[in-house]
Parts: sequence; C-alpha cells; structure tokens
Amino acid sequence: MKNHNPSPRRSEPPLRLNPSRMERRLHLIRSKILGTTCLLPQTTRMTNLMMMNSPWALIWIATTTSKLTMMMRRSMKRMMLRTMMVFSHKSTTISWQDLIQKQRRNNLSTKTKMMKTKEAMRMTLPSLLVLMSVNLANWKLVRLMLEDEEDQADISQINHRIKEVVNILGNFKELRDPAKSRQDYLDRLLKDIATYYGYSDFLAEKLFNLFAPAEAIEFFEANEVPRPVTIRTNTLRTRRRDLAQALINRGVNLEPIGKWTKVGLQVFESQVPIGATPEYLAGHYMLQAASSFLPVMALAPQEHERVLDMASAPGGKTTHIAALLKNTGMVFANDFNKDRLKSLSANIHRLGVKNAVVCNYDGREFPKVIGGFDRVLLDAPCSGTGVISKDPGVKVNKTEKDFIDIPHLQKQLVLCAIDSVDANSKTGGYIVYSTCSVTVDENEAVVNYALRKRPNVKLVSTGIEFGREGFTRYRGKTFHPSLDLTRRYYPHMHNMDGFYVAKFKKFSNKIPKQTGDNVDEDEDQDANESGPATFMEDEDSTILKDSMRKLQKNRKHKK
Ligand SMILES: C[S@@+](CC[C@H](N)C(=O)[O-])C[C@H]1O[C@@H](n2cnc3c(N)ncnc32)[C@H](O)[C@@H]1O
Repeated sequence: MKNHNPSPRRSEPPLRLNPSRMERRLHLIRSKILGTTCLLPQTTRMTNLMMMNSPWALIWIATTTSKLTMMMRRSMKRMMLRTMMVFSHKSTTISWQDLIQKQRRNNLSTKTKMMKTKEAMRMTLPSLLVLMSVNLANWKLVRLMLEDEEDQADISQINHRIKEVVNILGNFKELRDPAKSRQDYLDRLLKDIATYYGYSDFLAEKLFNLFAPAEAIEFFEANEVPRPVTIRTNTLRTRRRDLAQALINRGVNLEPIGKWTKVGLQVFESQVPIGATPEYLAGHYMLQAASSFLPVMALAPQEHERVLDMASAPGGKTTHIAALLKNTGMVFANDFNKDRLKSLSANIHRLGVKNAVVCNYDGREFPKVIGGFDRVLLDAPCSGTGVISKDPGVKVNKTEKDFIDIPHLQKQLVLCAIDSVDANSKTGGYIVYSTCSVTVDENEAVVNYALRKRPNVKLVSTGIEFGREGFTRYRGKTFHPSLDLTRRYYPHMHNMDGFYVAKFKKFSNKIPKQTGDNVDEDEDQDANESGPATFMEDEDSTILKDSMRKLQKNRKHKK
C-alpha cells in the first residue's frame, strides 16, 4: 500500500492501519469527529475521514445527530455522497497532491480539475463543521453501529430484503420458505427496519405493530421526509385571501392546504424567510403544522366562552382558540414549563390576542387552581412518535420506561381536564385530548382510562371529516366501542404529522361510582389518589385570595 505525505502544510503521523479495520475506523471517528481541534484546513485529515471503508458510517453520523434539521440532514447526505463519489478510489489514505495528480491523469484541464476538487472540498466543509458538533451521546451510537457486523451489510441489500420480506408476509402461504416461521420473518424484518431507518429495536417494534407490514414501511418511509411547510392565517389580524396575496407579492408560492381548513396555507417555496416576513412580524399568521389545527377545530370554542388550554406553550393552539373566540370570553393559557412561557407570551402579543391569561401550573393542579370552564384542551406532553421527521432523536431516545411514565402523566392530566369543565355550561361542556404521538399507550389507552374513571363523560365525534378511526381493540386489549369516534392521523396517509384527537362531552358534574368491570390493576394506580377534584366556589376563592396575597408579598419583596 502506498504511503502518502499526509499534509501539504505540516507533516502528521500517518494513520496506523493495523491491527483491524474496526480499530482504524474508531480511531478516525474519535480523532476527526470528536476531536477538539479545528480540522477543517487540514485536507489530509478531511480526506482520511472520507476514506473510511464504510462511507455509510459517515453519512449515518452526519444524518442522525439530533441537532440537525431534516433539511440539513438531507442536503448533507447529498453533499457527502457527491463528495465521496469524487474522492472514491482504492488507496487507504489520500492527500491534496494525490487528488490533483489523479485529476491530471484524467483528460480534464487543470483549471477544471482544480475547480472540481475545490468544489468537492467546499461542499464538504459545512458537513464537517456539523460533524464536529456530534456529541458524546451519539458517540455511543456510532460505536454500537460500527461494532454490529450486521450493520456493515450493504444498506441497499437491507432495503431489498425489507421489501422481499414484506412481500412474503403479504402472501405467506405461497411465498414462504417452509423452513421458516412467520415469526422468523418478522424478527428479520424488525431488525432490518431498525438498522435501515435508525430506530431502537424497541421503538421499531412498537411502531411496526400499529400497521400491517406493508403499511408500516410506508410509515417509516414517511418519517424520513419533511412534512409540508404550513401556516395558519390569524383571523384576528387579516383574511386568508389578503394574506395569500401579500405573501405571493413577496415571492411566496403557496395554496390552501385543503378543503377541511379555511385558514391554512401550504408554502411550496419562498424567496423570503417565511418566519421573518413583515406579515409574520405583524402577526398575520402562525407557522404551524397542519395537524395542529385539528384539536382546536375539534374543540370548536364559541364566542364568550371560558376556555382552558392546559398545556399551551408555545401557543399555536391558544392563539387559534383566541381567534375562534374572536378575542371575546377568555382563554387560560397554562404551561408547566416556565421557560416555554416566553414564546407563549410572545406569540400571544404578536398575534394580537387580548383575551388570554397566561399561567404556570402543573396541569394536575386544575381545577383546584380554577375550574368551571366551558371547554378544555389538553394537548398533552407526549413521546413525539408522530413528529419523527422533525425530531429524529425520538428514534433512539425513547425507552420502555417513557411509555410507562408519559401515559401515567397523561392519565392524570386528562382526569384533571375533565374535572375542570362545567357540565352545565350552556354552550360547551367539552374536553379535547390530543397528542402528537401515534402509540396506543398514549392515546386510546389514556382515553379508555378516562372513560372508566369518569363515567360522567362520553366520547363524541371530533367533527373532523377525515382521519382514521381510533382502535377499539389492540393486541389483546379491548377498549370501549366508542373509541372509534376518536381520530388518528399519519404522515404516510395524510401527509401531516402523526396525531391523535379525542373529544369528550361532560354531561354531569357528579362522578358516578365505577362499575369495576374490566379494571386493570396497573391502570388503577394511575387514579387520582385524592379523588375527583371538582370546582367549588368557596374553595376556589380561598385559593385565589391566598395566591394573590403571596403574589403581592413577592412583588413588595422584589421592590
Ligand atoms: C405538545 S406540547 C404543547 C403544544 C401547544 N399546545 C401548542 O400548540 O403550541 C406539551 C406541553 O405540555 C407542557 N407540560 C408538560 N407537563 C405538563 C404538566 N404537568 N402540566 C402542564 N403542562 C405540562 C410542556 O411544557 C409542553 O409545552
């Protein structure tokens, strides 16, 4: 093997190539990606990095760090692939001079060769800059990936095998190998899905189980593609037609999202940053995923009502509620996370909302804090399995424990949401529960639990004309038949983030005793230990007076 002088600027020790390829790769990754010094001007190191035997390892690192946006990852993937094509040759190390020599051997003019080489280098720089920000958490994943022989297999072979196995599972009797069981095929498929799409085995299986095999692949594929950019017209400030005209005049290519919304616009391309136009700054629209319109549409707040948005930051849905209320009545915008209240308040101000009260409670303190609402929206904290295309970190950072802890919190919150509504409201008495997750544990299981614990509510239609019916049975569990009134949304089916919406009607403020049928012991532990918290005027006014006293005391103290 040829030994090259590694750097045109200063000599560096050449890479040790023994004892194993694995060690060399680890060495490269450690020193080039996690290294603390700036490596960019040193072309040898840069090219060494690209000479790793498995270019996919590099692309994988470049494209899975959770710090990157989907767009960045996609363009990096393209850049890396193009660069690798330029640099691909058989030797183990390469220097700047080698590249030029190699170009000379081709029949291109020196200038073209130089330009091509430099262009390739230039394209690589941003990728490497981002690569250097790969953190230690990802290092563990990098190592795992490299250590797993399975992962070294050609990625296209894996893709091919996924398709083949899905095909066999679709016509098992005819196409199976008699020596293999269905489970053998499923195990192979799950392993391949986890490798190919970069999920933990646990989450790959959890999501796979939601669908038939062929549809599951469509779902995983859709999670690799960014969803359309959509905006919601703020009807407190403008009309959709006027907004569209103003943005078109600025070079924005857009059109209505669909018949189901009168306020949504889909942005195809824009010559201006869509989050910084004068119209944006003037609060004429909110940058908001189409799926986020759905829970507020289901809530359907009426003018002059009192509405609670129990987990509201950064306020996409609060400001939508305020617009539907036409700035009448009141919307209580609560969130437990104090830091997120800043963006919530900023959005409320920007969009000209004048009927909002921002508060910072654990949602589980309602209705003790205040109750008697006409409607409550609980857009619950969730695992985010519906928004993987936006946050690919979910693929690996959600554990089995998360799918116990998160539903536990969701169950507590949904009971408090129900208890915060006044069943005697003249116009309302509704609760909407939503998540940007597609797992059954966070959706149907939570809603079914609420129906059992609060027999004074029932499910009603969300009023949204599309969406797949919620599960009434799932992997041996049977839910209340009315769960089919709830709605599921999927990226591969609706070209929007994965989402779930359920709407309850509260018909009594009294909670009848539970029947005790079908009571699952685990679920019972989630029950509100202190019993149902109801809205009581006396108690409320004491609490409110007490907190006012504390607030005034704090203010004096600050002065
Ligand atoms: C899905 S996000 C809400 C998004 C918001 N509805 C919107 O449309 O902009 C869930 C929110 O729940 C908040 N949260 C988490 N735990 C909470 C709790 N115990 N009580 C209230 N809010 C909570 C989080 O801070 C987060 O802002």
